[in-house]
Amino acid sequence: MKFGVCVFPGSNCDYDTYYIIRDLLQKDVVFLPYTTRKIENVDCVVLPGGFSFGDYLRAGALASKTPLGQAVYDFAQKGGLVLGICNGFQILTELHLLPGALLKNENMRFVCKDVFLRVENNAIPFTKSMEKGQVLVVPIAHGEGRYYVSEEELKTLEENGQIVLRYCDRDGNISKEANPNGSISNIAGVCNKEGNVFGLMPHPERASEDILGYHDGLLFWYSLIS
Ligand SMILES: NC(=O)CC[C@H](N)C(=O)O
Repeated sequence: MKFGVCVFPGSNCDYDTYYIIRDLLQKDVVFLPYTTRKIENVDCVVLPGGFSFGDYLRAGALASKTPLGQAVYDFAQKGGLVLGICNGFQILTELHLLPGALLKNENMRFVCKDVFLRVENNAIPFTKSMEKGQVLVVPIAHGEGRYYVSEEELKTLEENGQIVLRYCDRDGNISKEANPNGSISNIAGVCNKEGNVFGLMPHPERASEDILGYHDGLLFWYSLIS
C-alpha cells in the first residue's frame, strides 16, 4: 500500500505523518507538493495538520483552491482513500468532499489538549481495527475546530453512519463538558457517504508511539493497512 502526504505552504505535520508511515508502518510514502496536478500510483492520500496558507480567509480555504486541492478532489471522486487530519479535515470540508464546516472554537481560543473519543462507526477503512463504542485518547490542537452542520444535515449524517468519532469523557459518555470546542453533537470526525474520505480534528500521528505517551492513534493506521 502506498501513501501520499500533501504538502501546502504552512503544513506543519507533514514530516510527522511521513515518519509514521515510513518508519513505523514501513510502508511506501511520497510527499505531494501543492503544485501537483494529478495523483498517480498512490492508494491513500493524507492531508496533514498545520496552517496551510497561514489559515488566511478561513482555515483550509486557500489550500482547497490549489492544483493539489483539485487533484485530491479528483482522486476522491474516483474512490481513492483520503484522510484529513485537523487542517486536512478543514481542507476536505472546503473542497466539499466532506459535509459541514469547521468554525472558530466556541471559546475563541486555540485549544491544545488530550481528548477522549468514542468510535461511532468502525465499518470504514479508517476505523475497522477499532470496536464500536471504544474510547480512544488522542490530542487536539486547533483554533478552528468547531464542527457545524445544519440540523437537517445532522440527521442525514446520523442516518448514513457518517459520524465516525465523538468527543466523550473517559467512560464514553457524551456531554457538553467533554466537548472541547463546541462542535455540534460532539462530532470530532466524519466521513463521506461512500466511506472513502474521512476527516478528524484530533491528531493520530501525535498518538502513535508509546514514547510520546499514546498509542491509540496507531489504530487508524492499522485499519488502513490491514
Ligand atoms: N494542528 C492543526 O492542524 C491546526 C490548525 C488549524 N489550522 C487551526 O484551526 O488552528
